[in-house]
Amino acid sequence: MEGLMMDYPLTTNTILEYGNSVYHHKKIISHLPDGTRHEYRFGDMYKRCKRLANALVHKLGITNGNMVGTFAWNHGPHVELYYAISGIGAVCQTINIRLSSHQIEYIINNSEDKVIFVDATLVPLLEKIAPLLETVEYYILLNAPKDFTTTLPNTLHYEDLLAEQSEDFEWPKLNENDACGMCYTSGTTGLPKGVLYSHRSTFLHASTIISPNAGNFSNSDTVLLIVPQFHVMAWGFPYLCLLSGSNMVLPSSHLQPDSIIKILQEEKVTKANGVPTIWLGVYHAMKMNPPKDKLALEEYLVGGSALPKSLIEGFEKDFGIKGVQAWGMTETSPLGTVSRLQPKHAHLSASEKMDIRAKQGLAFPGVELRIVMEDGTLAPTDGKSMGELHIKGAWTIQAYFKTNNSESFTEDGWFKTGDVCTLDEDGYMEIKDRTKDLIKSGGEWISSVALESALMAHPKIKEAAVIAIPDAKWVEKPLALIVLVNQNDEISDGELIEFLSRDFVNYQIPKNYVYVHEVPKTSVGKFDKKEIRRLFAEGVL
Ligand SMILES: Nc1ncnc2c1ncn2[C@@H]1O[C@H](COP(=O)(O)OP(=O)(O)OP(=O)(O)O)[C@@H](O)[C@H]1O
Repeated sequence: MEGLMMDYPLTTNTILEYGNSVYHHKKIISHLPDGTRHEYRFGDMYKRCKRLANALVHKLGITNGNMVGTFAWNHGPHVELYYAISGIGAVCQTINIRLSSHQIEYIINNSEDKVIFVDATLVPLLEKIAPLLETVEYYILLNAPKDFTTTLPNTLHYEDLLAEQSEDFEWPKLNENDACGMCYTSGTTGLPKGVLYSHRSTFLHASTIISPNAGNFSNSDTVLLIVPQFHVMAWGFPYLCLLSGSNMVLPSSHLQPDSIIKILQEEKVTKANGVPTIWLGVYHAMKMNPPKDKLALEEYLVGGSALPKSLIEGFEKDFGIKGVQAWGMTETSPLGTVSRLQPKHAHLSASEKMDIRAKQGLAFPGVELRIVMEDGTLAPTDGKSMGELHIKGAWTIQAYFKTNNSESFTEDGWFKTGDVCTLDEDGYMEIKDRTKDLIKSGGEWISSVALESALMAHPKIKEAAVIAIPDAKWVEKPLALIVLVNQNDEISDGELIEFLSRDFVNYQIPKNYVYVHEVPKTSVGKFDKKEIRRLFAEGVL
């Protein structure tokens, strides 16, 4: 029709160009694997992206649609890879460094990576499987000393590659619906499955999350990306920081609570992301050893598993820092919902407000949710009726890469999440469990998520993970794994049963407790229920 808006493709190049033209002075700070700190500006990063684009095309022979893998920590060069690879029309495929060798080999062969950019400290993991990698032509070493030696074939140093290229590069015109990135699911339920992100979905996801109703990012913020860049593109943060003009802080390698607190202090971080286990660790470390000066941290955005209500309360009361819960999946780019209060909630009591914030929250604009009950009908929006969460939206998967998983999609185009949830009349979604983690005892469902949150509200408990175990009479019953804040504390099963009886009826309360030093975690730091079930089945627990 005549007189319509311009056809302006929403690509990652438009994000990069915007970040460079408006926010070229903003900082990217990397805490590198060797412990050193590196700081440069969006404008410097932009120029290096152009050099990298030249190298990809002219030196490494990458063309439109090729897959290029990254096997790296969080740092500036990894951000450059996000932009330059997708900028030339190829696909940036981030590989989860914490998966098993077998899974990593599967992912690289399945995606047909032509080149892999690998951090020097991670090279040994690839050396083991390199002879099995069928498509890889080059390995490019990141953060490697000049005299670095490896058995990987066809290696080049990243900095050498950039040094020999010019900063002149014109981005090709791209189709916004083409792929720009790919991540695999964590494979907790089988082999990892590839999820392709388009330029358009990436742009819309990042630009929507910035808004005050969502992630609330602005050009006054300094953002710490705790979520690894190999996990769902660090939740889209490397994109949203350029769009919002937020300084970006990128920590490499295994993060411990004390090192996170140090970075929060030194870099005056105002916003951060991460899974709940990270924030549980940070909270208890801060309680044990309170920072002398108040942190600049205003909000931390949490997703990946349920944010316990007690943690939101504790952080806010003790340190004035706000926890914001979001929900998402690899298949949803990842963010699908976020929980924030609205002015209409102002009259509610503190505890009622906390109940809302502890829900997984409202769908982002551009995302639709529905709950389908066991009988196939839609659940009423009463905040009580449970069913499987279905999702549709501008950054939600339509099909897996090279895999026919028709059982994950409905005929009318919804993605079936496998999460058991409720929706209330205001649109707030609450997760009760993942389908595979629900406990069915005597014909009644028990929510492991609700039990975990309640247990973690006990002042002596740091972490609690609940699984179903077989029971002769009730078919299944809950078992709780408990990590104490202070390992020398005394706590009895009876005390915990009594504590839970305030919120749960008898049949829902676990009678079996196992006290451990650490709950097994997945490659992205969530409680690994599959592993806990295996340990129980083998009699280790
Ligand atoms: N805020 C949240 N509260 C509770 N659960 C959450 C939250 N955010 C995410 N989740 C859970 O995480 C799941 C998505 O996780 P992700 O995409 O990282 O895959 P995974 O579980 O690690 O691996 P796989 O899909 O291979 O099993 C969601 O389906 C949901 O069960």
